[in-house]
Amino acid sequence: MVVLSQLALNQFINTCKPVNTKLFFPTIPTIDLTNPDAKSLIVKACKEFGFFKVINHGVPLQMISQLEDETSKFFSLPQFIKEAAGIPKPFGYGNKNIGPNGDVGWLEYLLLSASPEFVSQICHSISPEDPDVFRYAIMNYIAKMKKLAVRVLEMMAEGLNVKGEDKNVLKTSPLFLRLNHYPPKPDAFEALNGTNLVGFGEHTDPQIISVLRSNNTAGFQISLKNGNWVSVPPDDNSFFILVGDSLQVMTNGRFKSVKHRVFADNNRSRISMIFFAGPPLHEKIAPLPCIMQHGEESFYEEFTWYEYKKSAYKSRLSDNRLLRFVKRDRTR
Ligand SMILES: C=C1C[C@]23C[C@@]1(O)CC[C@H]2[C@@]12CC[C@H](O)[C@@](C)(C(=O)O1)[C@H]2[C@@H]3C(=O)O
Ligand SMILES: O=C(O)CCC(=O)C(=O)O
Ligand SMILES: [Fe+2]
Repeated sequence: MVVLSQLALNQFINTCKPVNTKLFFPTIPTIDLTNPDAKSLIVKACKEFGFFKVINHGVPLQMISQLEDETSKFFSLPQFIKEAAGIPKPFGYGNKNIGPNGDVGWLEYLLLSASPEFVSQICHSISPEDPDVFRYAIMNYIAKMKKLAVRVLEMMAEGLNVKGEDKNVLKTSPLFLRLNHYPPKPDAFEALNGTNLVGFGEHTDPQIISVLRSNNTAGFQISLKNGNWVSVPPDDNSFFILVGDSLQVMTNGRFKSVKHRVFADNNRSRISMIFFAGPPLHEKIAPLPCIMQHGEESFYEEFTWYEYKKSAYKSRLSDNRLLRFVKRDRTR
């Protein structure tokens, strides 16, 4: 990562708020995917937190650590090689700048579209002589994440009594993978007792669901319904599922998209790998008809993912991106 000027450090200091990082999240819903009650437990967790952890997920740990190793190798390459991936518009290598509207964080990242052509092209740009190791690790991981996302969505659908084709939401979906590296807090921050360094500022994910996995470094937090922030203990053998804004709309607000953020750790680097599954570009994002009760009205204006994304890319990270689509006189 590039060394920061005093000016850039001050910019980060301004974004930092002291918070009680000792607050752990003791009751994190943990869903064993092989448990016969998993479907209803998932629905409960999505209503309460928009967030849960999955175990017995069937993704080989060796495949996960292979991508983590390749990701660490990528982030330890010289800056000019990482930059060969191109600036994130939206896909590519980014360093501290998040999105197009001035958000910053103490991280660097590689944001990838899941298409094999795109991954191949970016791996060739980074490593023209030997693109295949990273490419295989990425493509294998994406294939597993897609399966896991579909499985979890099907369980959600069954838990909500959704029948038939409504379940098949990812068939033509845009899929992304984001690899994040949060270096430890720099020494300059040690002097500022109790000050957190924002790695990734608070936000909700716009997509249907996100599947997050990180190494064993703390820093990830979610916001509860009452607005309190709680730290989520890391677990490198499990995945965390996050409800995105689109799923909130598809369930007419029954599920809540979860606000989350990341703080840099004092001593250790955090590597996270997060897979996003969004709705098809030109599909209407609206409550699934079969979950609506008799006479129930949508809380949202109808819009397509294309329209939502267009407006999302004009927003700041912490903005409530659904607000402009909420019907006037509705509050969910
Ligand atoms: C500030 C921004 C970054 C973001 C696009 C946006 O304009 C608003 C949403 C942001 C977010 C959050 C979740 C994902 O990390 C992400 C890839 C996404 O789909 O929406 C990022 C976007 C980004 O980093 O480009
Ligand atoms: O790195 C993490 O743990 C979370 C990252 C995240 O929220 C994102 O990439 O949207
Ligand atoms: Fe996120």
